[in-house]
Amino acid sequence: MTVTAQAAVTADRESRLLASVPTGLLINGEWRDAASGKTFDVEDPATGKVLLSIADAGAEDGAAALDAAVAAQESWAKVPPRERGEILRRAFELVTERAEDFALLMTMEMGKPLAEARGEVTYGAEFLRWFSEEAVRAFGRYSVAPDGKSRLLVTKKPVGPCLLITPWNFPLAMATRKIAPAVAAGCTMVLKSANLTPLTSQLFAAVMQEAGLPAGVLNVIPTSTAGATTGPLIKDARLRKLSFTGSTEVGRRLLSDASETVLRTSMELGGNAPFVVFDDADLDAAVAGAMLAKLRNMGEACTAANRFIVHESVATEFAEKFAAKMKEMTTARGTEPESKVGPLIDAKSRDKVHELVSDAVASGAKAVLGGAPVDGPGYFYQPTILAGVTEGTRILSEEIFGPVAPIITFSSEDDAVRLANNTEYGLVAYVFTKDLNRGIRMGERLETGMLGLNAGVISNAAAPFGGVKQSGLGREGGLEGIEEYLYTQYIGIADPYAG
Ligand SMILES: NC(=O)c1ccc[n+]([C@@H]2O[C@H](COP(=O)([O-])OP(=O)(O)OC[C@H]3O[C@@H](n4cnc5c(N)ncnc54)[C@H](O)[C@@H]3O)[C@@H](O)[C@H]2O)c1
Ligand SMILES: O=CCCC(=O)O
Repeated sequence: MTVTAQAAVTADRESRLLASVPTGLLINGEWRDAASGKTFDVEDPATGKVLLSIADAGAEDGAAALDAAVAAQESWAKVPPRERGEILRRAFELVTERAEDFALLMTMEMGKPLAEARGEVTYGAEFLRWFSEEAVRAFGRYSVAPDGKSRLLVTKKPVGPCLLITPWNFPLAMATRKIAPAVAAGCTMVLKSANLTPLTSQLFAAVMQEAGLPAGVLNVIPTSTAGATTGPLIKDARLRKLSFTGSTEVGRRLLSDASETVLRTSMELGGNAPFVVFDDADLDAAVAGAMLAKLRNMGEACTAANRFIVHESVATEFAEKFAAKMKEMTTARGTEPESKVGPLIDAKSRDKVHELVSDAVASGAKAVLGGAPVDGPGYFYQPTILAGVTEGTRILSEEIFGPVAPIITFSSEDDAVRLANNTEYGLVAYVFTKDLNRGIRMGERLETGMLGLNAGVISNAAAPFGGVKQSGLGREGGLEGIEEYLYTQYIGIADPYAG
């Protein structure tokens, strides 16, 4: 087949896929237009072209979505856990069957290379399978009170209607990581997807309907006016839970709003991951880990290694080996077979990345590789390595969210710990060493919710994902994930032997 014929087949497949994506709001089981009749455009970050226009929810639609979630809550909580689990299991199978559609749609709206988008489909679907199994395990307990006179019955109940707010960087996985445990626990939901990448959530919501989720359990309100549309919901006493994934800046604001009704919250916020390489590390393994920790999702991940803290005796060799691997990474639209690094999400993000790089270079760092935006359409940035970055440089304290690796050196373990912990964030850290005792010590001394020991990616539906400090509150995935959507009720029972 000629290149032109292949391009025509790809374009045709993309148009057919877009035509299958619902463009309305999902409220009480029906797809409908926004009350205002307004729509907003979703763009392809590789070309800047509009992919689709979808309904733009306003406050009135938000209220209707919450009404539907509130109305469905009582009956949904009574659905047997096994049935809720089976809906999730069917959804897992449907997403897996349509993996290529989900992958292509994510690549089109978010930009990540197709191979990575396929990886996200597997990761995102796994939350559906994991929580299909957890749905039947929300156990309580029964015990005899210490004085023997009464009985203590402890049960778990769904928290009630939830507002779920997701970011643009993992359009499927960030939604399934919230929706699956909420469904398993028996909660109803309003999902506010990211305005930059709402299409995957639209398709996923249609799959949940097909899997048998009753009307009103999942309501979806994409919007270009996030604050105005969700603000009233957060202050509505009928809402019982806010689960937010996004920046620390927005999370802080939402926490403040949530305090008005003492709303229960989960906050999965920003990161500033240190990637520590000791002098005894296997440098090839460290470079392989660095490639994953830095370039997964073009560096647009909360888990992305943001600061490479490398022992001074191996820093030059590490930088050279890292640069050699980075050089092989071709930037291209994610649908192109050669693409290893897709575009950043928008011009604003690309400009911010370049601002941080320029500031580091002006402060004395050297660009061993890259250091500039890629000319032409789309928001591409060159894979970049900065050596000789010094403490106090802005790039070490802000999330880069791009394919840029700043390297700073250390001389002792204490020094590495001090540099790694010198941030308001505490999501994840990566440590490369052959000394297991040192690895364990680092785990104990680093102030993070997660640690990758000789591993550059550790996200797993079966593990508790989440941070400390200003990286957030709560955990998603693992045994802990469902607890975010359950509350504990204690029933005290009088002595069954008394009179
Ligand atoms: N810890 C995690 O699990 C995790 C996962 C993914 C992304 N993130 C973080 O998310 C950020 C990138 O995502 P982003 O740019 O979409 O973040 P963002 O905070 O700008 O937006 C996140 C979501 O919040 C919405 N939003 C923005 N302002 C709002 C408001 N006033 N009221 C209600 N909703 C509002 C957005 O529309 C989007 O849906 C990074 O900081 C990244 O580290 C964290
Ligand atoms: O962006 C943060 C989420 C990344 C992940 O779940 O691995």
